[in-house]
Parts: sequence; structure tokens; C-alpha cells
Amino acid sequence: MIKKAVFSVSNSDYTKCPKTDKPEIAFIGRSNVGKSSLINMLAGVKDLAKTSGKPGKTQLINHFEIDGRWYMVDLPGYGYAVVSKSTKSSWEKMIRGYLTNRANLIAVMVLIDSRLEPQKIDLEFITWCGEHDVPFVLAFTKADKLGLEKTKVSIQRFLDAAKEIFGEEPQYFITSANKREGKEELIRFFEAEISEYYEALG
Ligand SMILES: Nc1nc2c(ncn2[C@@H]2O[C@H](COP(=O)(O)OP(=O)(O)OP(=O)(O)O)[C@@H](O)[C@H]2O)c(=O)[nH]1
Ligand SMILES: [Mg+2]
Repeated sequence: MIKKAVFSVSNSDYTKCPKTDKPEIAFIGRSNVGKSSLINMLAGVKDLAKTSGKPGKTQLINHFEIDGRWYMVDLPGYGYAVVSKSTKSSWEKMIRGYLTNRANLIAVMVLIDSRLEPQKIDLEFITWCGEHDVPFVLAFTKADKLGLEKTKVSIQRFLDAAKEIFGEEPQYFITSANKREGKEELIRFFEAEISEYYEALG
């Protein structure tokens, strides 16, 4: 489990992010999907990352240092319809630059709202990750909202659509920030990835 989580720094420019001497795991997905809420749930700190009922809350690349050993990174959401074209292109520059230039980025958690039909923008985003060798894993969010059976059906629709693209189902987790669901599984996954990173360094 996570013992200590502290805010480190916010950046609009990936070149100014912390030194890449610790591994990091980033959280991305559509605006309002629950990225900041999931980070808080995993860290066990209520207001570590700022959350909001309104989409577009997180605007920068936010690093949180975890147990002095790795970073969780909260990213701004994509697909928020109301932002201007110029905001959209600066998002693209910032996020694509970040995702393709951090040598210490060991996993990108792509959050998918477990209630929705497969969204084109999510499928496009994971396709882009695949094309750019960005190591992504899916986390379905808000699993408390529909009930277990409906959630499973909805998630399977997305997995089937992803399988069409990749030939196999991507690795995935089912989460609820409200009910603290998926916490143990995710932390275990993170720990394994982080250990592997440090072992490879020697
Ligand atoms: N029921 C339920 N609501 C959730 C859950 N996770 C997040 N929410 C709600 O969804 C809304 C958005 O949550 P955020 O964590 O701010 O979402 P975000 O993806 O960080 O959004 P942006 O920073 O705007 O891109 C808030 O009203 C949260 O309370 C969940 O697991 N269950
Ligand atoms: Mg956020």
C-alpha cells in the first residue's frame, strides 16, 4: 500500500517535468472520466489531486511523489467539447510530447467510463498509444454506477472493440473511486512494474 503521497510539481511543458530518475505511471482519459479521483483513492489522500463535477478541471501535467520512490502523474483530459481549437492543439502538443519523451514512463493508465458505449475518441487514443509504443493499460471507472452485471456487459463491448484493433484484449482493471474498488489489484500491478524498472537499472 501507499504510505506517503505528496504533490511535487505542475507543468505545461514536459521538458520541465521532474528528473527522470524515478519511474512514473500516468493517468489519462476523457475529461470527467475520474482520473484525479482514482489517483486520490489509490493514494488514500482525499484532496491530493483536484477533482470536479465539471469536465476540464485538470489542465496541467501534475506529478505526485509516492513513497519517495515513484510518481503518479495526473494529466488533463481529452475530448472536452467546449475547449477552443487552440486549446486542443496545445493539449495535443503537451500530452503527446509528454507521452513519447519520458524514459521513466513505465505505464499509462487509460481510463474508460465503464457505463458508456465504446467511444471513438478512446479507441483512437489507444490506437495512437499502440502506434507510438506507449505502454498503456485500461482502467474502467465508476463501476459503482451501473451495477455489476451491466458494468461487465458494457466493459466487454469496449474490450471487443479494442480486440478488433490489437488482435487481443488489452490488460485492464475495473475500478470505483467511490467504493475503493480495484485498489489492491492496481497497487499490486504498480509495485510489480516499479520493481521491474529498478531491477532492470541494476
Ligand atoms: N460514482 C462515481 N463517481 C465518480 C467516480 N470517480 C469520479 N467520479 C466523479 O466524476 C467527476 C469527475 O471526477 P474527476 O476525478 O475530477 O475526473 P477527471 O478525469 O480528473 O476530470 P478532468 O480533470 O476534468 O479531466 C466527479 O464529480 C467525481 O466525483 C467513481 O468511481 N464513482
Ligand atoms: Mg482531473
